[in-house]
Amino acid sequence: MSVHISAKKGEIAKTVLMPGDPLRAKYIADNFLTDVTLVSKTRNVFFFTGKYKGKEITVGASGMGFPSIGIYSYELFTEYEVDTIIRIGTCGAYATDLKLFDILNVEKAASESTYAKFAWEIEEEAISNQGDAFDKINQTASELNLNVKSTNIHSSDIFYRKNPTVPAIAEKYNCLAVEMEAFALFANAKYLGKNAATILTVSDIIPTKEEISADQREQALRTMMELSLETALKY
Ligand SMILES: O=P(O)(O)O[C@H]1O[C@H](CO)[C@@H](O)[C@H]1O
Ligand SMILES: O=c1cc[nH]c(=O)[nH]1
Repeated sequence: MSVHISAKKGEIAKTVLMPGDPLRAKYIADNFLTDVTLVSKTRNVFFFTGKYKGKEITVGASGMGFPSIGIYSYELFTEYEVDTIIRIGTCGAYATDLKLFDILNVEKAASESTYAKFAWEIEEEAISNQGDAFDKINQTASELNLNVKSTNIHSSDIFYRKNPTVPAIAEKYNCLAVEMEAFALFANAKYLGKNAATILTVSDIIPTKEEISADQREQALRTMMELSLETALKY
């Protein structure tokens, strides 16, 4: 048990898939895994361990934002000996060169956040994915004939803001999209010497206000889920 995860030692797999949304974690467990055990339900953030094509995998939610993924990923890496976390999230595109349903593999997450600096004395404002998960995702995508774009993204503390222009840090690092967790995940993995990657599906185009409807969302995210599961088989 850790402070925020009630699984026993040994009940969490070495590779964890981590959506923001607890219901997305349940969807993966219900639709893709066999021999599933609910190993933690602390705060209703469910973690499920099961098998995908015979390989043990855990799926559990990060919640939203740096504090939340910072806690869960740190406890998974340090108390459960997890080696690899692949975040599977949604993002908003800053420009119309990305389309709804596009899938991104994050190279670097740029942020105005002080999380990495004050947690680990990491001074960079753009932190790379860590270890070999990014390469394994691209390799898997090409085996599955999936079009996945490698790019920098903006990780932000802010979902709603007064000024609609693209934030300066996103311009500086050529970030095509925004989400709210990858920077803290990469910072934790960098400090701890672990693998971390982030796959994102574009759920909205910010300037045109187009978005994936609630009906489309479940099916739209299945491709990203399958990509992460097939990548996990490589560990
Ligand atoms: O779909 P998830 O993984 O939650 O990711 C995105 O969605 C949430 C905001 O709606 C933030 O957590 C953001 O990063
Ligand atoms: O963090 C996010 C996720 C989706 N769309 C946004 O605009 N921001």
